[in-house]
Amino acid sequence: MQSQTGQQEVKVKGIVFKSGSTKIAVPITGDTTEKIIQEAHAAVAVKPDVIEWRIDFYRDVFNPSDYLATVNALRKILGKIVLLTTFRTSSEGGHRSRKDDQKYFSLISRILRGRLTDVVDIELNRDQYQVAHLVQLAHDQRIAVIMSNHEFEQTPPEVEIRSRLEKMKRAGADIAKIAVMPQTPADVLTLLNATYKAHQRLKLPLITMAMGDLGKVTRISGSIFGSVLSFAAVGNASAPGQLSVSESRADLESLKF
Ligand SMILES: O=C1C[C@@](O)(C(=O)O)C[C@@H](O)[C@@H]1O
Repeated sequence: MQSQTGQQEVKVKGIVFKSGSTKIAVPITGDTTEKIIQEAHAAVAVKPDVIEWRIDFYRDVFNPSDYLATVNALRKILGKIVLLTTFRTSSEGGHRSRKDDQKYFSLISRILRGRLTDVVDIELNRDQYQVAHLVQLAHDQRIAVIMSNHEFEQTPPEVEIRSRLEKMKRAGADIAKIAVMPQTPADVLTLLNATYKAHQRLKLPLITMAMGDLGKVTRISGSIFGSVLSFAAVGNASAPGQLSVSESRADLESLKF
């Protein structure tokens, strides 16, 4: 990572995350090492900027030696592609419940101490003391932090979305991310308005999206409203509304100005 918290751009392994050039991330959601490796090969073939390893799907995530073997194999396949490591809890649309919280914190600490990732996802709505500890640890290790929040049922009001993004900045995020579920086209506009205003005021790279089919436009309009990364699928989507990598790339390019 080549920037301090609170900067307008973040550079990781030569990839610059900044508004105006939305990058593409492909999630990997395999539950076994074999499937993870297969998905990694398929993902690398489409040349994304980032590969997100969704470790909440990985069966042996809490076994240190299995984890190490898998992450080492993965990193060899990824080469220069940025590795984002994400453990998504079930309350935010992931596969592990909060009863694993303590294990989660020691797992992420171990990943950070071992420098086993380039970027880490940390959920905003976790124990604030632990979150602060993980952010500090990540920064000591020069690992960039994406702080995240997900609303799988609804779209909060614009002021609420902006206030959560601000809270992430205060908590030390290098990049602030929010995903919401729109029920109406007006919800999509709410997300885009919040993104644009936060982008103007916060001076921090943002990742935002409205999920589902209704929200697809938000995954390709990042260069207009200020979202720096779009998640796109190769095979299994990790969230509703994700486009394929080729669709995302073509659409992002055609909307660039
Ligand atoms: O936070 C996000 C965004 C996401 O939920 C999406 O809507 O594309 C997909 C997740 O894998 C990722 O961690």
